[in-house]
Amino acid sequence: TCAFAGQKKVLAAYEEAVKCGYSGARAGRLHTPHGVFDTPMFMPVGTQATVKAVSPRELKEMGAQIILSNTYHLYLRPGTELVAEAGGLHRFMDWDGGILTDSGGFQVFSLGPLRKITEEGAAFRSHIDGSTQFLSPEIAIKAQMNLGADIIMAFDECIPYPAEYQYAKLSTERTTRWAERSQKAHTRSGQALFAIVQGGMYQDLRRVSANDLVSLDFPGYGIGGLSVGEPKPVMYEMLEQTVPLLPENKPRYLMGVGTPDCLVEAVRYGIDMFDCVFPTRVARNGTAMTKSGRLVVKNAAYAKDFLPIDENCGCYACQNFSRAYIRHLLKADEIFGLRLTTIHNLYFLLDFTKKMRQAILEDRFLSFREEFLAQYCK
Ligand SMILES: CNc1nc2c(CCNCc3ccccc3)c3nc(N)[nH]c(=O)c3cc2[nH]1
Ligand SMILES: [Zn+2]
Repeated sequence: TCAFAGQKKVLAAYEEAVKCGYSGARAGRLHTPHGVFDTPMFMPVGTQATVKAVSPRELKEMGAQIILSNTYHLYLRPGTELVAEAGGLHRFMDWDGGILTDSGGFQVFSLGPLRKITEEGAAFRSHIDGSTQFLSPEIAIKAQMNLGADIIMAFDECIPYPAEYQYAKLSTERTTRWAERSQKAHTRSGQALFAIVQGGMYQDLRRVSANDLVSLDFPGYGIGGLSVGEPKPVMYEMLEQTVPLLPENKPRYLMGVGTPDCLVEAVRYGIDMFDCVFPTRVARNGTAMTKSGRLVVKNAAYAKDFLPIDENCGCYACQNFSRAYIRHLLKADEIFGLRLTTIHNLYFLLDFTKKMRQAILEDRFLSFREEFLAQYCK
């Protein structure tokens, strides 16, 4: 059905095609041992068992539901057995909401100078002390069971972009075998193991990867190998090929995405969960996210701007402080400046996904998307 049926203004033919594309957007609820959470959802990233510059209390206050942590980093330091002895990641970092850990697949390939990948797993040099390390599906799953996250990810290879068809094919087939090994190694009940769809930027490999992983029957699916430098239209095309093959009644997690425009497009294709280092990373160099795009609050233009970053924003920074004050702190290298921009950016994305959920529930998502993209891409 055309979700724009009953739309008052008559849209031009080409817009008609775009606007009446079937929307796969959905609002769901994700059940975990640490609570039931609303989707679509943005998950703040806390690489080393902390979301940089903000406390668990502030995360709770801004509406964070599930946060991410990283097996690769915690495996190298402080070690996942130590975290297990501390009572697990929730206890260690005092977070009683949901936690999802990535398997380390992506970090091995993107952080440490990669040594080599074999059927067994990936050998690499630690980015901390240069020591030779090794991760396999069995090691990555054991590490994640030690950490005790509510949702853990299968060990995979994130295929670099661009990649030859033959390499993408062999790597995707190996990731599927690694997913099966991850499943066999996963013996902790109450903890959900998600598989990760690969396939590079090749439609047929994406479909094979999705179908193979669906037949292995996982409780949820990550969509990997995207947001790795490919043009956005290519990412959307891979989503269009992949998402419809995944079970409607299971969550879909688009890994490493992203900016609000990507989020609203991905939700339209039926994605439920997102993670991205962007809001916390750009905050640290003084960039704030707004519905009209980025605002570099560190710029001289804001030296005497006594308005908040966004006067319609309900976050702690916008409710209490001006652009001039935050700019002053950033220029003076005051830690509080980083904290305020980080709080704003996380709040912005958390609130944005809440607004998308509301729009879906009120059956007005496509017009929400249209209005947002008109304003944001300006
Ligand atoms: C930015 N673009 C992007 N990110 C990707 C990731 C990592 C997602 N973020 C996880 C994280 C967790 C804690 C701290 C920091 C990051 C992927 N992870 C896996 N396992 N496989 C992927 O294909 C894959 C593809 C990605 N593309
Ligand atoms: Zn704000």
